Amino acid sequence: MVLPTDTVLEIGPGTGNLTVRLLEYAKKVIAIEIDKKMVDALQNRIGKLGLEDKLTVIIGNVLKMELPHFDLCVSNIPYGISSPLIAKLFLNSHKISFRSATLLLQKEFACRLLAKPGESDFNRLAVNVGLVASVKFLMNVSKKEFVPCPKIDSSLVQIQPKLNRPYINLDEWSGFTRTCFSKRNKTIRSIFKQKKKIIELYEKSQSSSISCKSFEFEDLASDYDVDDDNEYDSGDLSTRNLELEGQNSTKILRFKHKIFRILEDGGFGEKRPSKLSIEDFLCLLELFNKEGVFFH
Ligand SMILES: C[S@@+](CC[C@H](N)C(=O)[O-])C[C@H]1O[C@@H](n2cnc3c(N)ncnc32)[C@H](O)[C@@H]1O
Repeated sequence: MVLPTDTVLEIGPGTGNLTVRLLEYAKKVIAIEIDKKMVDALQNRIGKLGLEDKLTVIIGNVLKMELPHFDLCVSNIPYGISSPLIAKLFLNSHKISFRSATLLLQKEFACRLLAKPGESDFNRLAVNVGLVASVKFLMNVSKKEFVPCPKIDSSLVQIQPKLNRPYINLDEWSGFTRTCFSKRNKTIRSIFKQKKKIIELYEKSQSSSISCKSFEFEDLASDYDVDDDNEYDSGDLSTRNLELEGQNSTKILRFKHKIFRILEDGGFGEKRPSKLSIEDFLCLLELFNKEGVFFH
């Protein structure tokens, strides 16, 4: 709910259909718009309504700027930037001071964001956002509601930052969830079975140190469904991987056994990423980190 004391951030106001409504309720609206022609039309329209004192327009790319302070974000965003924009709002800083973001999203993207552990379409996007925020479905909006009619349906969702968000290094979390969702429907054991993965983790674990800092966390959603399930397949090992393996074969073997011990002792070997809760992922990452296995 927009309160009369609220500063509302609107991303991509266009010519201001939503802005006009927001200005009715909010104390102030800050609109970020990339297209200068849209900004001229918006300012013209708001000026005619005598509401220009309540509106601040920032011209530019929302993904490339520091965001101003705001209480709520309410936006019909360009769907192409959904993932990096949500990352920017919720994952690039530990200090979040706004109450919620109510966003119109492409329906399929909203479904992925709303997927729950155990549902077949539970995915890396839902895990990464679910770590730091709660997502609520508000309503579907048919493409027929828009003129001209687009090809896709939309859904309105509200994303609220969690008050008790875990104090965790998000680069590490991102690397970990990327690994876990590299084969979404396989067991965790088979995901960690690939030689290439073991060597990569070995190298990262030699150089990594964990701290809880701010992040550039744009790659929020990608899952890679690789079907290479062969433990001994070294066909796609890079020269660097082969060099490392040559110099450290005993250490890498020990590292691999350590990974498998962590998985089996923790009871994770037989589980599938699409069935794990966020608490399960946090627990597994903690087990790995405690034993010196790192993902970034
Ligand atoms: C889907 S339209 C929404 C228009 C308007 N809010 C409405 O509801 O009619 C998205 C708007 O976002 C703007 N836009 C696209 N990419 C942007 C970016 N990276 N930063 C800021 N604005 C952007 C476009 O110019 C366009 O006006």
